[in-house]
Amino acid sequence: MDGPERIEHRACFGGWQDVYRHRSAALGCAMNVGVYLPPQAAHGRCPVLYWLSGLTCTEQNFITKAGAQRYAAEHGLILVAPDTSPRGEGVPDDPSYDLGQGAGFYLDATQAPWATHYRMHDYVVNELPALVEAAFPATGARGISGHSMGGHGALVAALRHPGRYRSVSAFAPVVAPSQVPWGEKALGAYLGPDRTAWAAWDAVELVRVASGRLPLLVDQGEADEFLAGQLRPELLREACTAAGHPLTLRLQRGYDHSYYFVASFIGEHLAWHARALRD
Ligand SMILES: N[C@@H](CCC(=O)N[C@@H](CSC=O)C(=O)NCC(=O)O)C(=O)O
Repeated sequence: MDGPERIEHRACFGGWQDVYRHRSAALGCAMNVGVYLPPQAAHGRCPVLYWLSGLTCTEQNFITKAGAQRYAAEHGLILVAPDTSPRGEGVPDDPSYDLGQGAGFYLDATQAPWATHYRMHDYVVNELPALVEAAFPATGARGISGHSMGGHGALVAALRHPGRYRSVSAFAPVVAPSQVPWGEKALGAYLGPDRTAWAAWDAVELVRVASGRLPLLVDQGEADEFLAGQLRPELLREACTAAGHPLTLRLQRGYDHSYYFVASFIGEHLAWHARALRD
């Protein structure tokens, strides 16, 4: 990576769970990124799965809670898990947990004071893959996944850039930010009050106009405390049905919004990505 500093390095399932810190040009700040290198990366190139975490998370939540490394080692996948927003002195913030640092919403802000630093979409889809593919033994085959706000980010990245990702999945994603309180607050702040600008950052709206038809895998816990108020997977199902977009939406009885839910199904998601990424 550009000026990378390896700040964590731990043996994990025969590979290495590292954290790098680098200067991001897109975000105008230093960023932490978790990188899992499976054992296969020691002697060859591997596909990369990008993981986007949710509100209040850093790069640490996924790498310490999801248990994904075991499956990445099995399938020979590099896992890349960035922090969820720009951070640091000079980066605007908000006292609430769902705006500002830790809540970048994986979009490119257009409004003051956010527009200078809050460019997480550009970072995730452009800068980070370029850095990863230059610094690590990556094949160039990319998948993307995420949880909640990060599930929204993964769906939007894949739908906006047909061909850039070979696979996409999400856990409890915010599928229609234009229609729920988390999204209305964030999109209103980052993009301004004109809702026509919001459609480009809303998976339900993007499915309606998508030129590619990359299949979507979505898992959603039925006991998720945010299900009815913020997540509303039925809106994605309706949009996919209307557009003829392939969607596997699995409602999982008893599961809440936590990383216990993510950990329970991450193996199946990595198998889904591995199948698409090795072809
Ligand atoms: N009110 C809560 C909200 C924070 C929360 O639940 N964050 C989730 C993601 S929610 C959507 O993006 C999360 O992943 N938390 C981290 C974890 O390790 O579980 C609060 O402020 O606590």
